[in-house]
Amino acid sequence: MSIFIIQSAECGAWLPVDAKRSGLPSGEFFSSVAKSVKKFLFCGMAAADKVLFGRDYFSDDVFDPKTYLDAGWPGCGLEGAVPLFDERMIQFLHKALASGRFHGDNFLDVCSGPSIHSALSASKYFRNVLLTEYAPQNRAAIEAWLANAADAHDWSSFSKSVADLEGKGMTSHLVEQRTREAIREVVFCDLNQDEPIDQKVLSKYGAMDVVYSSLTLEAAAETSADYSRILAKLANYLRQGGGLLLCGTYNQSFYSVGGHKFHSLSQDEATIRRQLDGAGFSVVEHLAYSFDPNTITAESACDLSKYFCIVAVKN
Ligand SMILES: C[S@@+](CC[C@H](N)C(=O)[O-])C[C@H]1O[C@@H](n2cnc3c(N)ncnc32)[C@H](O)[C@@H]1O
Repeated sequence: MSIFIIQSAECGAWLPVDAKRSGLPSGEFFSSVAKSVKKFLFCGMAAADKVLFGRDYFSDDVFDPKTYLDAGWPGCGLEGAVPLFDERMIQFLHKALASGRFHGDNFLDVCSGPSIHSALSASKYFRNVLLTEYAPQNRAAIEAWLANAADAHDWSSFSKSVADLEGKGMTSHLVEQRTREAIREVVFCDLNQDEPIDQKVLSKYGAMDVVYSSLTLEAAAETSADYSRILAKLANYLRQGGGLLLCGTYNQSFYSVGGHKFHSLSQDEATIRRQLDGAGFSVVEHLAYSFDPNTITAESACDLSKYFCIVAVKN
């Protein structure tokens, strides 16, 4: 008789156990199997509880673009959060860019994840839209959409929202066509490196007129000092008077994708405002949306108190 104990990736490979070949008396054999089962269960639980960060993002077993987008990007499993997040982000970008406050050729999204939502609006105002992303599978998901691949994510409900906001005969199809033409690059970005984006890429375009980032700084920064350093790097990409459009969370300590728990740096509004100030930004608009703490349960996919969108100008 063979019994196979499966161990999680954290703890090792398959462990075949055979009563006869083990050479153990049957009592000892079953006690050793019981120990292995206990270890397996413990390892499984530890793996499920592990808060993922950094290079953990490189595996599509843990951050799967399809799971992230199909779960109602980026809905977080909170009741009422899906229309709040996505509609607000689309409206926020449209309003901030249509205000005419920021002009120029260059728009940069750090880091886009598998999403092209920023480019749908930015492509109306900027000739060069640069998307960046840390995880290779997310860059591949964007490239698939650019190539009109059959398995690419369907962004038509978002391009329709953008077309409706723009009016004047715009259609979802025209918005998507314009977006594909404006996206110049989909490149690697690691916000914790001294040079997050390859300088050779950036030097083709010169200083950025607008830098946008959503739900990323809290995922990339392990500490408040890291968050401040990242803001300073974003300021470096911008020309003076250029705009930072920043969407993120207040007081969120984790978020989940497909049951995998990811690190999120929990900071309050006062701290983020101080960090923006320290990095040389003046906040000109601040929108915040609260969540009812009662909707957050043990099963929730995140634990934020507020979701914010900020428009800031580089001093
Ligand atoms: C919640 S997702 C947000 C993605 C996208 N901006 C959006 O709004 O859907 C968090 C993102 O942070 C990125 N990330 C994690 N660590 C990073 C790092 N060190 N540098 C840059 N991006 C990082 C991940 O690859 C992922 O795309």
